[in-house]
Amino acid sequence: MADSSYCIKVVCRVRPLNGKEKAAGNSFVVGFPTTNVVTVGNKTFQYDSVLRHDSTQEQVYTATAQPLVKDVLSGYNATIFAYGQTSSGKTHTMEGDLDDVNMRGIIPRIIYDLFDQIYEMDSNLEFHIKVSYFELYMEKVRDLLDITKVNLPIHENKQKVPYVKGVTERFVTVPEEVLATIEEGKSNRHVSVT
Ligand SMILES: Nc1ncnc2c1ncn2[C@@H]1O[C@H](COP(=O)(O)OP(=O)(O)OP(=O)(O)O)[C@@H](O)[C@H]1O
Repeated sequence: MADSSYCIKVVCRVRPLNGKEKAAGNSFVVGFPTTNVVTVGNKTFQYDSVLRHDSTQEQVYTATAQPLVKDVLSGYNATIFAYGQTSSGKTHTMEGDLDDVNMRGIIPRIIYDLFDQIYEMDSNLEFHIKVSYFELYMEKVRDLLDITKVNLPIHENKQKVPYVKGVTERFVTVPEEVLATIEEGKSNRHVSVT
């Protein structure tokens, strides 16, 4: 991040017990002694920050991705990825419910924020926004917007920024076009797990 001394931030989001876990009689065993520490039993884990099980989608966005939108518009690159075991809440966090404003996850919130900030900028500036959507499956890059493109190569440009050669790039002008592109690509995903 541009305004921070760290390039990488690690945030831990804890999800509440789901119905199955409650039905099985499990109890919630995660503790939050400070804003950046979680405990599980006698084990302690420290992060840059911790989002409790009762955090809203908005709070998650504000604490993680929102500052990056400004950085990106200032010319920096940013990557956000979710890591966790199956059913830990990656899709809920990153995507959420696209049709419910309160339940939207990080990706749709970034999209709307990005466009909002661009609309507020100098109208003499011209922006071109392109979207790609691909998955890594069995070590191969598959283009989710053109399923005939499988095993695409990853290269670096002169600035050492990696890119997927030949991947489909869609020009988009409004947030809804990005969401429609996500919906289109999702139906081509090889596996529902991420
Ligand atoms: N913070 C949360 N609050 C409420 N429900 C949640 C939360 N996180 C996840 N869930 C619910 O738990 C279930 C599993 O979450 P999700 O599908 O996001 O997991 P995942 O990590 O993407 O799993 P997979 O790797 O299997 O795709 C979903 O029904 C989701 O709505």
